[in-house]
Amino acid sequence: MSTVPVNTVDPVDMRSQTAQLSIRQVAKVFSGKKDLFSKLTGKTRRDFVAIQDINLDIEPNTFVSIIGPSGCGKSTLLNMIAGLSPITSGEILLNGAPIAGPGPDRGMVFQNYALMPWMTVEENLRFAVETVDPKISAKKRDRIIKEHIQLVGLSGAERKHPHELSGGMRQRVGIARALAINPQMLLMDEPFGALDALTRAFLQEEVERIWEQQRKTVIMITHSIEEALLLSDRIVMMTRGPAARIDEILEVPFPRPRDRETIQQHPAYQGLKAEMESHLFRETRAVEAERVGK
Ligand SMILES: Nc1ncnc2c1ncn2[C@@H]1O[C@H](COP(=O)(O)OP(=O)(O)OP(=O)(O)O)[C@@H](O)[C@H]1O
Repeated sequence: MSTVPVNTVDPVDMRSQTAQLSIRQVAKVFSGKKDLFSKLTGKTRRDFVAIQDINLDIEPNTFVSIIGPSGCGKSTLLNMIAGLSPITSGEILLNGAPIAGPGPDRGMVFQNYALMPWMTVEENLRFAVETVDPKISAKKRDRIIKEHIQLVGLSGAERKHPHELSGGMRQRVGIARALAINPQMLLMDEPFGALDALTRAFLQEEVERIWEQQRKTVIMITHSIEEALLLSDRIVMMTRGPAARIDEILEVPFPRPRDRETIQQHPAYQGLKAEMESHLFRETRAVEAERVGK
């Protein structure tokens, strides 16, 4: 009798085979030898291991949030994925190829918007689109700019400069600019961190609406449990540093499209929220205890 081969592939390995982004044993050490402190004092600071043993696979079209205590290394990790900061050890693969620097396959959204202040909304987008594709036709370029200004609800503000816009509107420009280059992946570093609570809530829902339309892979750093639960498919919880690592990854089962009220009625909502709160309290309490020498 012939036997049917048993599929022995572990579900985790299955995920790694379909991953768009694979983070393998990544560590980041900031060298203490060449900083200003050592130049001024002649004393050598010790190397600082910010993050260590980071392993994470991210599949296409998923929204992943990274949460963890302040200073644990979230931005450090995102900057390495963006190619803005070199990896000390391990590797980060995008579609199987190691990341060697920044590229148009990854669009960045920053907390402080990082817009060109002397350019209008339209010019900020045009600059990004033309930088990525210098040979683009004017017709195609203008169509892309118009579509993305509409997408983020900024029609009518095309000729305004950043200083004439509210924080929420500036971040809409930041998001439109990142998407206008048609990246495979959006990297967002606390994109709503500088906004007031109401604008923040409003923009979170806008991001959910845009995500439903585009379903691009997103990696977002946040300090907000509610924000992570509203937007994410998976939530990566990091431990405190130094040598911060991934403690746990939560799967968020809420159906999409989502809104704040509906997800709060979901049977899993309170449990996930409590788990995140307890993780963050535990890690932050430990940071404080270490700081005061307890
Ligand atoms: N260029 C650098 N040189 C030395 N140490 C650094 C450098 N950049 C970051 N660090 C240190 O690495 C650790 C992680 O910093 P990082 O900004 O990635 O944390 P974070 O989790 O994003 O913080 P936050 O939540 O406060 O934004 C911190 O202890 C920080 O002081």
